[in-house]
Amino acid sequence: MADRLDPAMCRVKVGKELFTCAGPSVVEALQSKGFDVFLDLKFHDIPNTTSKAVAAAARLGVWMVNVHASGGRRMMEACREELERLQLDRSPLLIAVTVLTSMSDEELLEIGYKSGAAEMVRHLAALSVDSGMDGVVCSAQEAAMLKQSHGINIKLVTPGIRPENSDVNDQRRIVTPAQAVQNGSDYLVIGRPITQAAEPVNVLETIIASLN
Ligand SMILES: O=C(O)c1cc(=O)[nH]c(=O)n1[C@@H]1O[C@H](COP(=O)(O)O)[C@@H](O)[C@H]1O
Repeated sequence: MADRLDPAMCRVKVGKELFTCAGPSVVEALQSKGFDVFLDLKFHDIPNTTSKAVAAAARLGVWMVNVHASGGRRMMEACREELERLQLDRSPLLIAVTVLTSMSDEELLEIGYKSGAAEMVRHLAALSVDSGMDGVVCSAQEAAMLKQSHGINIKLVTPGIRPENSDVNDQRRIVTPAQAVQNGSDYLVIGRPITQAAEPVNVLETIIASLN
């Protein structure tokens, strides 16, 4: 896939599946091809463990790294402090996942949340910004609301992107690429609609054209 894509067209994301198979060397290989890498390992642990994992990611030179906002304020603050201690020329964007885009309101109630996705995302995004995060992962359905409250203080990373008529798969809170940008998304995360396509580069080009 990396051989077919051009770093001028997109950044790339390395998630749990690829990282567990291939480890840090795949990150280094992608970077040596000129790609900015989003290391999507969604760290969620006690403050010490999470912040040390974020520091390890930063030392790999990744462009973006994420943790779960539900790890709490102390965990997120520890991650920010650990990054500052490293004093890197280029620190990764530190992003907190609010509510997974695969979760519906009904599923959130089932696991004991007292409100639906929009309210939980609003709450966790405010906590994330206050705890030193550069931005959050959310659905583009919540993007306009968050841009209105936080403006330039929040970067919005939005998975659950589905072009018109494409498979929803396991996602629940989906938005089309053009609508996501219109809602204020800064970075669209698009997996299967591109990776599972017969002609991934064509699909990516069509998506980019739809944004212009
Ligand atoms: O942090 C993420 O990247 C993430 C958060 C989230 O709430 N939802 C979500 O789908 N993701 C990731 O974004 C990607 C979406 O992939 P597709 O559903 O194939 O487009 C997957 O790699 C997920 O792990």
